[in-house]
Amino acid sequence: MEIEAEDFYRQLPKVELHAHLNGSVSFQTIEKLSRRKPHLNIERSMTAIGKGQRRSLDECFEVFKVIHQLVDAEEEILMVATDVIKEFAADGVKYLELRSTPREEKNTGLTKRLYVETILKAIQQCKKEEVDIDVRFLVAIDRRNGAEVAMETVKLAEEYMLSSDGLVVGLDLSGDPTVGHGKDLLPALQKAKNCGLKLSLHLSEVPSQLEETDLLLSLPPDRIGHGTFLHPEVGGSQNLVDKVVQNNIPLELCLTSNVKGQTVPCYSNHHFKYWYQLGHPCVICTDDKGVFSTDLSQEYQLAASTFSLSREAVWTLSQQAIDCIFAPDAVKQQLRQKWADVQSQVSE
Ligand SMILES: CC(C)=CCNc1ncnc2c1ncn2[C@@H]1O[C@H](COP(=O)(O)O)[C@@H](O)[C@H]1O
Repeated sequence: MEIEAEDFYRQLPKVELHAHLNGSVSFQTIEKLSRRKPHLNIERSMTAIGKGQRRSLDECFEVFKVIHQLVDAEEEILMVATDVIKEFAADGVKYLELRSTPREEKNTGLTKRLYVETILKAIQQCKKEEVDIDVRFLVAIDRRNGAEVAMETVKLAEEYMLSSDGLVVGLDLSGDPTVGHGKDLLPALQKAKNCGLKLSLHLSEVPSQLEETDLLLSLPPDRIGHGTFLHPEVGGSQNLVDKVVQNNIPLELCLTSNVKGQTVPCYSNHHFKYWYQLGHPCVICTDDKGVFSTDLSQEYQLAASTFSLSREAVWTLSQQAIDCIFAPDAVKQQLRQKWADVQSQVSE
């Protein structure tokens, strides 16, 4: 007998490669944080976008400002990172690459180093508690902060890549895509690549970034976040598509995020369809599971129902995501074994 859809997607072993820590905070954790800071008068609509709701990109970025007010001390970062890791594990995620922008908060004594170390501590604590998930960390550059901060962030990421026993694996470029230009960040990104950090770059998340995308693709990055406006049908170009395909750069695709943030008009128009039909590596991700009120099981289910994917195709999709992780090949082998074990249990 075929298992119920919800159980199938929950039990499906999954890889999450695009999760911003402060966008992934669940409602339950927001409630805990709000109780610590009642003066902020946090209401649900200030930190999450509910079912059927949509917001402009600007409004979405305002949400992060509210969450950052709630999460601005060491204890809070530890709580948020631990909760987020356990929630992903409960959702059947077996390998997670979390990303977050190191922040300094004078009022609470938070430094960028302490910020990174606290996230690494949360990862180690979960490991000690034998939470069934392998977690790695990408240090994020917020493009709003410009070239100098980007270079400092790369140095910090390099330092922790060398000292974190393999937990820090790469760098993320994110932040409001309408602010700043990637050309200013190119030296920092080039340096990151030269020192062995893997690069996941938000590219073409909004239209009008053709020139920037073309420039940053020359690095080339190891993965692309969103890539919503790369292909010619939506104002991109065949030249950009060719570069992505020739370099075999996987795309991290976040359906709910793009629809709720209104960069994609509806699920059936999502660019997953274009890239999946090309046979190009696509990884289904959540982006900000707290802000967009979703989880990875729901995202897989949504992709399957929108694009009529069979369960076998869904299984293949989740398995192929293993090829796109930034951790070393030995980890990929362990994950492939894990997938095989689950598959044999399911078919027994
Ligand atoms: C607004 C919207 C539609 C969001 C989805 N797309 C995104 N695009 C670019 N950067 C993002 C996105 N979601 C989260 N981020 C980045 O992640 C940060 C929050 O997580 P963190 O503080 O780095 O731990 C945000 O401030 C922003 O810099």
